[in-house]
Amino acid sequence: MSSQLKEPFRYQKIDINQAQKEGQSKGKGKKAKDWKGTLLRIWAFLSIYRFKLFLVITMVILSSVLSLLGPFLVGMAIDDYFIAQNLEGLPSLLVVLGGIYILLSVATWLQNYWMIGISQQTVQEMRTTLFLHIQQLPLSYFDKRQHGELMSRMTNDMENVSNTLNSSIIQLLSSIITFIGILAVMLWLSPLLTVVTLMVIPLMLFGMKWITKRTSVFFKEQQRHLGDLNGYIEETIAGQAMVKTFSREEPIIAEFEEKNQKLRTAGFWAQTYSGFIPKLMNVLNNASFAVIAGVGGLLALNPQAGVTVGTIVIFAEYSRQFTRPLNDLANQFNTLLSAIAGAERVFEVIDEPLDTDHEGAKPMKQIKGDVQFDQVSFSYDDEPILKNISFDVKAGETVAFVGPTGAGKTTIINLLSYFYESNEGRIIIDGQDTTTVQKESLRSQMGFVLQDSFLFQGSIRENIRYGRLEATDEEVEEAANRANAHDFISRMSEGYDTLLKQDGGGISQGQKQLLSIARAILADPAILILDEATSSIDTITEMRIQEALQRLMEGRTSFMIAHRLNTIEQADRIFVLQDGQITESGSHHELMGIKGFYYGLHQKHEQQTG
Ligand SMILES: Nc1ncnc2c1ncn2[C@@H]1O[C@H](COP(=O)(O)OP(=O)(O)OP(=O)(O)O)[C@@H](O)[C@H]1O
Repeated sequence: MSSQLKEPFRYQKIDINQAQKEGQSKGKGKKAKDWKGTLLRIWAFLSIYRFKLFLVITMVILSSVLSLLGPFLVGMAIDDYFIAQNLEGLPSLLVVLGGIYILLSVATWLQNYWMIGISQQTVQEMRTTLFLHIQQLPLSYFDKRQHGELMSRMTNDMENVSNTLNSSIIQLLSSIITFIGILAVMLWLSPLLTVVTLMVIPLMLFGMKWITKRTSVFFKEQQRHLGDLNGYIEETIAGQAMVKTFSREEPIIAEFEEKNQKLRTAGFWAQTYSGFIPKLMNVLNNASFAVIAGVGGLLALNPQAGVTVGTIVIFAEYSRQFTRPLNDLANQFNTLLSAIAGAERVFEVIDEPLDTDHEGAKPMKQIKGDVQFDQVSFSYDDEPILKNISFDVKAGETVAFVGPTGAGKTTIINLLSYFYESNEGRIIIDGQDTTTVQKESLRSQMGFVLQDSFLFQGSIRENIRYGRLEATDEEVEEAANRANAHDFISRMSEGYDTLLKQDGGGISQGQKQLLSIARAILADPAILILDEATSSIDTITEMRIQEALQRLMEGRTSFMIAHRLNTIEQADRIFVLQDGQITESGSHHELMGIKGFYYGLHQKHEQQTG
């Protein structure tokens, strides 16, 4: 059976629909087609903290004004005290200057402190929206994606957004304010020298545009290759046993190296191009400095030009401060581009349609367990998988599906569990078309014992209780007892408190099955879905499992995908599925009588077991 079938996360207590709606109103609506759209969507998250942002902006304005005042006072000191050779009043000016720099430090510290708080909360909010969205995505979404790639969006991409929010917003604001402030003071002091200083700007903008056009392409490539590589690493680590069994280490390493190489190349060009920006700024900065000194010096020789030595010092300092905002912006561009690329990938997931219920769907009432498939057809992509499937199962019946691999057995179960929706026909439970009920309310009344039943990191007790969270310790132990799991649990050093590693590491395949049976017994579902394990389990454990399953199935409608004929024989009805169609149905004896596919299967089994 394919691994698409996963147990529903019925322990989820968060009101996902509500949280999701809130998240969407912040993150949705404006498709992240371009960087402006992406920034607007980030703003939708940020805007919750308007008051704190207002405080940050106030501090940024204050610190920008203070940093403008500093050079101005120094220029004044040169003209009024040093050149005029009159040092009276200089000490008080120095005290004022000292005060300005202390205040500047405090304002800068405060703006950073508040901004980091805002950005961390924003990123937390975005991460939650993304996680809740992922929880609500249909299984078909995960079929097409590597888990590691998705993880990379949750971690690396979010980290990029976080880094940028931490520093870039302040830089951006302070750059704009400083730029405007300096321009005003410079124009006031000497319009001519201001024009000279401004001459570098067109060169700067042209250079930056040329570079960033290239950098943004490589940053996007870098993020994409990083996600791809993470996905590959996750897959190969998860499949290590398989890799070793088939000695696939060499091709795996070769493919890894290819992906790693692609990441390196994209990273190299992204960094190389973006590294040009500060260098370009430096050159232009120095050029501007030299021009101001030269032109300013010439103007200072002419007393009518109104340019003093102090003015030249102020201009020289301002020209540095003036190109600094642009320089900072340029430096921030790396992180900004990488954050936009990251945010785009996050919003891409948030834009994926949810596994939502149909309009007007109602909660499913307590299920009795009648199940009817009425001319159901289904295809995953374009290829038809199930063709016109019809059957009627009464509450309490046990049915088994048999058939060659790829015939569509798992797909039937996937449709019944409402993990996928049929393209044609209806699935009716207790007389109710399942498309008219809420998926969660239906799944919560179904129990699953799967080959790859998921056990999470935690104690055995917690893992069994996952079936019904409010169950008492006694009920958990009673369920384990009925599932024939109590004995092996009691033999473990910590008993029910023994901690399991991720996905049941540390216990055997058979023990894993017993635990998932105990969990299903505790959940007490009306409809049961069983996917018998194919892996070989010793005879004693197998007997225990069979016995536990019989107990579990009592009084419930059970659907089995069975691989062992002796399990199938006990079913009330057997459906033979071939190429997406039911070709035979009936009890074991009836099917043996018609001497078709099932009979052949049985004969083959008899021959093998002698
Ligand atoms: N998520 C999917 N996307 C696309 N095709 C799929 C998907 N899952 C299964 N299929 C295809 O649908 C067909 C039926 O698969 P299904 O898993 O239902 O078969 P099965 O009878 O359960 O097989 P097995 O006994 O090997 O588990 C197969 O051809 C399979 O390749």
